[in-house]
Amino acid sequence: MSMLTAPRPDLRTDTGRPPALLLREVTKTYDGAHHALDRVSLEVRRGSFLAIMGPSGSGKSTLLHCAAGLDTPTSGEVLIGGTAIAKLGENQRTRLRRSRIGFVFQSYNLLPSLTVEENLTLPLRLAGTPADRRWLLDLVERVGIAHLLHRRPGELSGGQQQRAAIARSLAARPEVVFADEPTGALDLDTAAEVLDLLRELVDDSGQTVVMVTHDPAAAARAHATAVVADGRIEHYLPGAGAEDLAALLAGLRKR
Ligand SMILES: Nc1ncnc2c1ncn2[C@@H]1O[C@H](COP(=O)(O)OP(=O)(O)OP(=O)(O)O)[C@@H](O)[C@H]1O
Repeated sequence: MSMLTAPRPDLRTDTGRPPALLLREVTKTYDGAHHALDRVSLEVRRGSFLAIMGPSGSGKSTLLHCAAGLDTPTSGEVLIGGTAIAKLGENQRTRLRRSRIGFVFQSYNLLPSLTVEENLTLPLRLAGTPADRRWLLDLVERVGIAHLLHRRPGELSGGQQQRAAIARSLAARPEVVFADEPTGALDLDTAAEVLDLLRELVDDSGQTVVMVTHDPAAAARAHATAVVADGRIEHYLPGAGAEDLAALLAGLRKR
């Protein structure tokens, strides 16, 4: 595949339902001048796995934060499952973040005083959403933490903690999971297992995952990679391999 593929949003849609995530011409300007994001448009269909890569300072975190409603674009529009975030009041936005968006962070962000099970169901309790027991049981089996539910995070390995965090992000069956360097703190083998898990959840359970990563091998596990440079999506690469991504990134860093 050519490394020079033009920036191109994923325009496949499924059965007329709105995409899991849609960005239209999203711009984020700091101090009225510097464009951290410059008219970024992106469509992520349901049941797909998108990686976001780019040199340091290119705008990846800003993109993720705007897409997840954690930050407000200066202009443009973000829709989660067809809902325009900007049109929501603060309370509705908080509700959307709790029930329709999942988050996975490099540092797991599990509460140390709660058991794994309590961590898992906390977002549901905060959102006032009744737990779907069957989904939760299936989820903990799939994620491989069913035997760890009564432990506290400090009693788990890094990989187990990230599995628990992934299960937590999916407890409310969100429209989209945003993962920020989910394997950044894990050794290579454990990272590969966690990426396999994310890919399985996408392929087998129809989840949608958007993952920021510096690691070309991690991005290669996604269906497509959006490469950000200077606040714009410069390349949209479906099915790119780790070596091609590494070469492309090295070229961008030298510019
Ligand atoms: N709160 C802020 N105020 C001013 N400028 C900011 C702010 N946050 C980010 N920026 C700037 O916006 C640009 C994009 O930053 P961003 O954090 O999105 O990059 P990144 O690709 O995630 O970088 P990294 O890989 O190093 O985390 C950078 O030039 C950064 O300095």
